[in-house]
Amino acid sequence: MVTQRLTKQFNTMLETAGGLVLMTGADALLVLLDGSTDWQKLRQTIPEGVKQVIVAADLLEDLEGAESEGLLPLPLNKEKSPLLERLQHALLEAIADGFLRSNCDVIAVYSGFEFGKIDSISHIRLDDRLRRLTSRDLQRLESSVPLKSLKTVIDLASQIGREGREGKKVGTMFVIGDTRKVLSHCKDSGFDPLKGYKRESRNLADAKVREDIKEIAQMDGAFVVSPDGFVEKSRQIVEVSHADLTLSKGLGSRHWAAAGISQLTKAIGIVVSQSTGTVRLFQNGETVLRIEPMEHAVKWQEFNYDPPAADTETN
Ligand SMILES: Nc1ncnc2c1ncn2[C@@H]1O[C@H](COP(=O)(O)OP(=O)(O)OP(=O)(O)O)[C@@H](O)[C@H]1O
Repeated sequence: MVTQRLTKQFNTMLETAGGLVLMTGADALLVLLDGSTDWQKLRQTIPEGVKQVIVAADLLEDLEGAESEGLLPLPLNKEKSPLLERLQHALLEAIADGFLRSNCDVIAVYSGFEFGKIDSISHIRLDDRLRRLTSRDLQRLESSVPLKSLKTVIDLASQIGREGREGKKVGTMFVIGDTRKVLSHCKDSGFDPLKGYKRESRNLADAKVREDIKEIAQMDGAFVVSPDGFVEKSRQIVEVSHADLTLSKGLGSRHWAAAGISQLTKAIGIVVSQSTGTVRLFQNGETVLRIEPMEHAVKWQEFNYDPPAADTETN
C-alpha cells in the first residue's frame, strides 16, 4: 500500500484549497490521493468551515480510517489511469454515491505533475462535462459488440431513464450481442409487439424504431438486440441463475438477470432502473459502467483533453 505523506507542501495545498472552498462558496473539497495518508491530520489541516471533504484513492484499503475522521471515502479502482480520467471518474462516482449533486462546484486538489506530490488545485463546475462519456470507456470493455451499436443502445437507455413515458418512470433491459445464445436463455413474457416486423423496422439506428422501443419499454421484459443493432425480440424474460454473482445491495431482479446473462454469454446487459433512472452496463457478470440520469443526453467525446474554450461569459 502506498502512503502519501502529509508534507509541508501537501499541508499548504490543503489549507489553500480549503480556503478557496470557503471563499468561492464551493460545495465540496475533493482530495485525489495516490495512496493512504494520516486522515486525522488531513482533516485538521482543512479549515473547519469546509464540511464536505471527499477523499478519493484507488483502493478501498487505502481509505481505511478516513470515514471515522468525518471524511467521505471514495475508492476509484483506476490504478495507472491518466490523471484526467481519474478526476472525471472521481466526480462521477461522488455523484453516484450521493456526495455531490450533478450541478455543483468542487475544489479539487491532486498530483497534476508528479505522482505522490500534491501540486495542483482546480475549481470545477459540474455541468455538461460530466455527461461526456468517452468512447474509450466503451472501447475498454473489449466487447465483440461494435461500439456504434453499444452507443446507440446506451443513448436510448439513458433517454428512457431520463424521460420515462407520459410522466411515469420507466425501467427496462437490453441484452446486446451473442444473440443466439442469449435467446436460448429467454422466454416470452407476453405478446411480442415486434413479432412479424421486417428487419429494417427493427433497426435501432432509425429514430422511429427507437420511439417504438420507448413505448414497448413500458411493458415487462427485455429487448434482445443483435450486435449490429437490430432488435431481435422484445418482452423477453431472461432466465439465468445468479448464484455466483456479487452485485451492489439494493439491485433487484432485473439487474441480477442482466448480470447473469452477461456472465453466461458474451452479451452486454444494459439496464435502466425504474426507480432511479440510472443506466448500468454488465459484462462478464459485473457492472462495468454506470451512467447517472442527467437533464440532457449523453455527449460522446474522444478522450483527447481539449483545454476549455475561452469563456465569453462575464461572471
Ligand atoms: N429476469 C428478468 N428478465 C426480464 N425482465 C425482468 C426480469 N426480472 C425482472 N424483470 C423486470 O423488471 C421489473 C422490476 O423488477 P425488480 O424491481 O425486481 O428489478 P430491479 O432490478 O429492482 O429494477 P428497478 O430498479 O427498475 O426496479 C419487473 O417488473 C420485470 O418487468
